[in-house]
Amino acid sequence: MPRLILLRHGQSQWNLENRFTGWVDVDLTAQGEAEARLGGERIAQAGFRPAVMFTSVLKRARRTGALALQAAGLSDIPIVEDWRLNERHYGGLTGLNKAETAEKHGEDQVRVWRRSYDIPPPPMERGNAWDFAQDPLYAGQPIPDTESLKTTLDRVLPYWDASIAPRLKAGEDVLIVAHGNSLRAIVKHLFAVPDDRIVEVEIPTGNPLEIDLDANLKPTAARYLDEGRATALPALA
Ligand SMILES: O=C(O)[C@H](O)COP(=O)(O)O
Repeated sequence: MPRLILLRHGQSQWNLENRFTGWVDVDLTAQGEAEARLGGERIAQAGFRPAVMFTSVLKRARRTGALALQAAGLSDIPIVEDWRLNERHYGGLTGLNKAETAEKHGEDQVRVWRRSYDIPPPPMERGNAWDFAQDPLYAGQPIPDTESLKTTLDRVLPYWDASIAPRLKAGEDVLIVAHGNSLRAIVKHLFAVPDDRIVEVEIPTGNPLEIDLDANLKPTAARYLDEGRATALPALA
């Protein structure tokens, strides 16, 4: 039966600075690089040899993946990048400090923007310093100006169905290296987590999440490979 490993990128410079990041292409910190390597070592210890690694177009995920594969002795596997695995687009909050935004708008409002399922942050205005509309990375793509977790899932899911699920259904093991919210979207889908319960899922950085699947891609078991840094997982249906 296929095995899937989800790996959230290591600490980024804006994680460290506590800024809303979304699609801004910030790099890993030294700690983030170390987390990535450690994640790779855990993957090797688990005897996991994926047929392919999927990742986003953002360097904090791509570099986490490359560092983890190197540490696991798996640098030879194919890598597929796609923007549909990007972090959720943080709209007009992009670049702002999370604590300062909570002081300005209140903790409750910021919690809604960060963790409600279907309420997106205010849209990014065209011409904003972090506007990606003209970025050649996304040329010709229907990119959003803000996203909730729900609309993140709406763009992750067609990619999952078209590109990732067929590999798993063919019996291949797959590694996905992506972001807190694009991975929460995949977890929500796989475990059929109700809309109001996905808030409870917080995937730690650099801690590989192994999910064993049946032939219909329904999870039969799940565990974090670094048990000391594990967080709660949704129940198996
Ligand atoms: O984009 C970001 O700021 C982070 O990667 C995820 O942020 P969150 O914890 O607010 O969802």
